[in-house]
This record gives sequence, C-alpha cells and structure tokens, in this order.
Amino acid sequence: MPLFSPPPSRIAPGAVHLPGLLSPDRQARLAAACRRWAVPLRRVRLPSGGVMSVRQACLGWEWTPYRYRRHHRDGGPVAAFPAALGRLAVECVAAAYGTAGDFTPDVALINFYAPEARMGMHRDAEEVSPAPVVSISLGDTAVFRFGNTAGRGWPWRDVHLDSGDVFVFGGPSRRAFHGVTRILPGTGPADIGVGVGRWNLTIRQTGLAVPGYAGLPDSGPGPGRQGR
Ligand SMILES: O=C(O)CCC(=O)C(=O)O
Ligand SMILES: [Fe+2]
Repeated sequence: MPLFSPPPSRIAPGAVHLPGLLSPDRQARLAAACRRWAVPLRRVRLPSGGVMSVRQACLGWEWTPYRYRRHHRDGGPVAAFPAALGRLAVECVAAAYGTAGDFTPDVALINFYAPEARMGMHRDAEEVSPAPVVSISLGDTAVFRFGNTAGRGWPWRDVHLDSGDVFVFGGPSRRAFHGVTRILPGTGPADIGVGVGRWNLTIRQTGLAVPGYAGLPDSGPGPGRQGR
C-alpha cells in the first residue's frame, strides 16, 4: 500500500476511480462485515444455464439475473441493507462528484472472487433509479474493464482496482458496460483479513420502493437482460 494514493481519476464522463479512498483500518472492518453479511454466499445461475464464477450475497434486495426480489428464491427474506453501508456509499459519491445529491442507496451486492473468478461485460440495468453505482474493492486487485454504453466492445479502459479503491459510475456512464477480466492473486494487503481472493461491494439505489416499505411486489424482469 503506497503511503499516498494517486488522485481520483475520471475514466469516462461520470465514472470516477478513487484509489485508496478507504484506509487499511476501514478495509479491515468492512472485510469483517462482508464475512458476516455474506452468509450464505450463493452461486448465481444465469438464464443461459451457466453459473457465474463469482459467488454473491445481497442486502436490501436480492438480485438474480435479471430482476430484484424482496425474498430469496428459497423463501427467506433478504437481509436488511445496513444504514452504515448507505452512509459509506454516500461518502463515496460525494468524494467522486463533490456532492452526493439525494443519493439514497437501498441494495448491496457482495461479490466474492476466488482467484479464477471473472465477471463478463454487462450493465447494471435492473434499477429504475438513475442514481450512480458505488463499487468498493477489498483484497486482491481486479482488472476492471470499463466500457461504453453502446455495447460490450471497444472502446473500454482497463483499470486496476486495488484493495481500498472505490469506483463510482453515474450520469452518462450509468449504463456503461463493465466487467472483471481477471483477479491478480496474492496482490491484496496481508493485514485486512481477506486472505486469498477479492470482495467487491456494489451499492446501488434501485428506485423500486420507498426504503422500509415492504409491500410492493417484486420487480418485473428489468429492461437490461444483459448477460454476465
Ligand atoms: O467486481 C466488480 O468490480 C464489479 C461488480 C459488478 O459489476 C456487479 O456486481 O454488477
Ligand atoms: Fe456491474
């Protein structure tokens, strides 16, 4: 971990990489929270029949390709979205844009990448809200490919997301295609309790329901239907 992190860098309009935003101490606390929250870590099945190599847990809403639900497919309610995680995400958006506006996140996807895991090019499109997405990295470095809104292909930029980095994408980049092409095993800090692999927290505002109001039906299939 360098003594001073590089400054924030704009990867595309509305897409900001904030290297080292989280101190080692905050990374360690968040990694411990991930281990508590991400039980069970589920394998996510794609409509194509494939299974994502990333294992996932959800807070606030369950995301499965390609919709949000209030209940798990196996029946139980989805664990609550922690207020502290919401405050952290608001802080990240403010760090990226100078203001968080009325950002009110209500869902977190907690992704665990074993060294061989990947995530194909996709867009986060099941949210009704145009609010930005906040992505937090812990553990091994990921090669994060940030593309464009037109399709999965070029142009893109490959960005190394190290432990403690935050990536925010909103505005004109909100529906940009992105993915993780590989994990660089053994690159994470030794002292934050992650061990081998990478945690990614993706925090979003669904716009699907007023927070705390559980009476709405599950969302229909989203407009996205983009494979991961
Ligand atoms: O792991 C990452 O950095 C990206 C995760 C992601 O794009 C997602 O969960 O939708
Ligand atoms: Fe995504």
